[in-house]
Amino acid sequence: MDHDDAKKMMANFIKPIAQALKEVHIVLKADDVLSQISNAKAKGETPAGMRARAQALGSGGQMLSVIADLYEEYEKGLRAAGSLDFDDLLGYGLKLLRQERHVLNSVKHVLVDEFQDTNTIQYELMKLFAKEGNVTIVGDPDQAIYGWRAADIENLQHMKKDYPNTVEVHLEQNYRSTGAILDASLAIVTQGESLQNKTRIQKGLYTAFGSGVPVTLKQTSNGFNEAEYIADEIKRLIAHTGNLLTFDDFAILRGHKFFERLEVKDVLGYLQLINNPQYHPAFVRVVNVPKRNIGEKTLRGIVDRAKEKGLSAMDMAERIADEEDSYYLSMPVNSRKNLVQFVDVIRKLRVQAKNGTRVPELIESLLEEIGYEAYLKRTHADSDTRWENVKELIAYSVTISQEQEAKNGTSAPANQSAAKNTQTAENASTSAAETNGASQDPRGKKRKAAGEASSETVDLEYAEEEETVVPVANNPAPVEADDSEDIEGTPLRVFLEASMLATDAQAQDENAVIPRVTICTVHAAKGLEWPVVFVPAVEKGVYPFIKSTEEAQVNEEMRLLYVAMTRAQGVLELTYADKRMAGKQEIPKELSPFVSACREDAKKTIFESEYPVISKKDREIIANVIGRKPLPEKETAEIIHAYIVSLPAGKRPWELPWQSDTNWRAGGAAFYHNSHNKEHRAQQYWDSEKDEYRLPDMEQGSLQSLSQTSGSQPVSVGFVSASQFRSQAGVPATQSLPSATMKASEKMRIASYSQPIFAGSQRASNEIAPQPFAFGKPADMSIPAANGDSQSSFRTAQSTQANNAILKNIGLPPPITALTSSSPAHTGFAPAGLNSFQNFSASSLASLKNLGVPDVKPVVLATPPKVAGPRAGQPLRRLGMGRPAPYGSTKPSF
Ligand SMILES: Nc1ncnc2c1ncn2[C@@H]1O[C@H](COP(=O)(O)OP(=O)(O)OP(=O)(O)O)[C@@H](O)[C@H]1O
Repeated sequence: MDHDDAKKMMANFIKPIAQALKEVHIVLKADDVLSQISNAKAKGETPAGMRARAQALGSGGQMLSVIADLYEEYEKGLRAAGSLDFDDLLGYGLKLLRQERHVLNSVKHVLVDEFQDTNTIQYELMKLFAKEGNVTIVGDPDQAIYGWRAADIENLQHMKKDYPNTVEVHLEQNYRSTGAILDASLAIVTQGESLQNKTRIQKGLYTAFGSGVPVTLKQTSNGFNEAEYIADEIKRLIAHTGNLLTFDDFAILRGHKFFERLEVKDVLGYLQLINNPQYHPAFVRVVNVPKRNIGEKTLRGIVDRAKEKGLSAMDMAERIADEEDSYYLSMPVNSRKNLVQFVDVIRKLRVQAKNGTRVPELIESLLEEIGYEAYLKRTHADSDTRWENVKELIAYSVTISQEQEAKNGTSAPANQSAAKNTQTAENASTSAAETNGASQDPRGKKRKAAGEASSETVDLEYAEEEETVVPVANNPAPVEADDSEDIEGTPLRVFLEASMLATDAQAQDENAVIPRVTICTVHAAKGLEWPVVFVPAVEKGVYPFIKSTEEAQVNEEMRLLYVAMTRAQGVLELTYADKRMAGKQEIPKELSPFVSACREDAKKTIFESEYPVISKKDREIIANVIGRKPLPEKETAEIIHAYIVSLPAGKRPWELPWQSDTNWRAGGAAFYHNSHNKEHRAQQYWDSEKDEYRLPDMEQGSLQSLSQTSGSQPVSVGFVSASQFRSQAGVPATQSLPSATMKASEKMRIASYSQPIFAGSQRASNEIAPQPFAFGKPADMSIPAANGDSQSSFRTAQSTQANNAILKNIGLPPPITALTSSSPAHTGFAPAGLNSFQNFSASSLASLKNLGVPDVKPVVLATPPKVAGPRAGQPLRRLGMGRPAPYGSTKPSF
């Protein structure tokens, strides 16, 4: 018996007892009961076993006891129908094989893959097949993410006990990912050792690919900026790999589904119907939400009648409600009354939509009219989470409305809508997926798209769709209604267009293979791989999911993050936001404890807070990992250049500072988060032949330092070659470096490093607006003239916090060696490779940590510091990339 039939049968069992249950505040849904029965069957639990478990729970076992009764009835029902359900196939298979053991003699060898996801019955089955010596299992305990489906991670332990002579082979060489990705992924699951996950089976991972691009952990101010960041990053990475990658090579992995959630689809269904009464799937979806006692027979009658008269189902419903069609006479009184109410709601909201009501208000009105929150509470045990999702949809509509209003009411065509420009992850998902119902997965398999529903089909039931790799716009609804010109350009229409619920059939060629970014849940991504993976919303409440509170559940959520991260081959970026919209409000968010704990404990840097600059070596590693050949460097340089000059002037939203970001609020001054400028700088000094970003004239060892005195406090900011630095090292910390002899053009360039900082720090007092940094045209750069010369920027660096920020801003790499003089008032620090000398107050060392500079090691200045500088003939380290020492190329000792 398939699931739908089982569900109908269960619904019939529940119906006669529903009222009695309601009186004791129990609401049971057929799906929930079946899921509990399925879990019990997977463990081999009988109705009697379940009843005993319920009794053991005392008064708390009341609901379970009812489910045990339903389980028994369900089993009788199946037997009466001569049927088995899916779980029975395993259970009865096991029974049968136990009775007919002789058939097992023909089994020579047994191989079980994905063993970590096996349940109890499957394990018992394996035991029947397997004799000592003929069974091989393959599994990764760190990837066990199906506990909720009764998979039992303990089976791996059972295996060792039941087969004591088992030879355990750790497949620790990984052929998929770079060392940096493996290190970060392992850090997530191994941290559990000290936290929750005491039972983890020890294993390491290594790769011959080399470390590759560091893993990014990017913080953004809010969810929308996070989406902007990811969209920008995808374009940047394509350019910086010299078009080695296409959109197909990117995946954005979400912990949990959103647009496929039942409640989100319900609300969108209503909006679709309000927008376009002709849209049949929306009518069928919502006409009985909440339950209106419009039975299957009545509904089919309405639909057939509509077909007969050449009308849409909604039109027919309206005629029936208005008693303009005689069908109303054959309807049960209750159903008719409820249908009239439904029609009234749609009409009322349609008037509001036509009058230009904003979508957030429209949704709120809808929710109130239909009592949706109460309905969720009545019908779903997890109504809180579902209600949160509804609020998230409202939040999304707030943004779309704001963008539309910013456009002064001009209606945006579908392909240029505000939301499309915004490129949120969600609508990126829909654009990624719209392929007339089918899409190509990265391994070339055709996968049926979720939510595919033909308007020809008279589907009377809408269950939550099965997950597929590429979630699509649900039931892509033609946004244009035949007779709905009056709704054209309304906020509702713009919202639906923005949500990509519209499908431009003309633009869709079934056979066209358009490269597109994949967005899917981690569960759906299992077993797959992509050259670049983004994991957004790495936050508490998502990892672990807000509902996962038990230790085992938390561990499973940790493994879920591990699975997500290990899908990446060459580049992995995690993102999290400071705040996210919930309904119409922004609520603060925190980094996932899985990440914050392992980041703090890690002995080496496993996450970089900025996006990675891709070097020639990185390109080679990525190409090697994904088995492609990179373009010659000269062409790559041109692609990168073309990309950079195409960047819009000014900051992208995700680059702007935000109040709660302590890293960028050293000393109370809000500094510019300057990543694109960093990129510009890096590009400006990119030596494509040597594939290094370098400071001007560095190799010649010429001193490039700017120094000046402010009152009695000497302040130096600058760069010296290693030999120059060493020769300066013995001097007292208070002595500034001698002024540099620099070409004017170099001064300009150096000064322009700090210009954005200058602008940023001045911004607080509104003296100067930020200047965009123009690539490749130093002469065009306007140096603030406030202080009369090109060094003016450095004057603002008199505050130690500003100095810190400058160093961070220009991307000086860790490790940093802090130099302390005997006087605690003066300290300095110098990064390896790019040596810098800087006066610092002792307290500012603390703010270094705040700025995310790790490994601050104080050294008394009297001893000349051993600072690793560039060796003769060795290229300098790249600008802008605080990269840790290479790792991952050899087998680590675990
Ligand atoms: N011996 C090998 N030499 C080269 N490449 C290999 C080798 N084994 C596996 N690979 C490659 O490594 C990647 C991962 O392999 P595979 O999917 O078999 O691993 P897996 O253990 O099933 O991964 P997961 O369970 O994490 O999805 C694939 O791209 C595969 O082609």
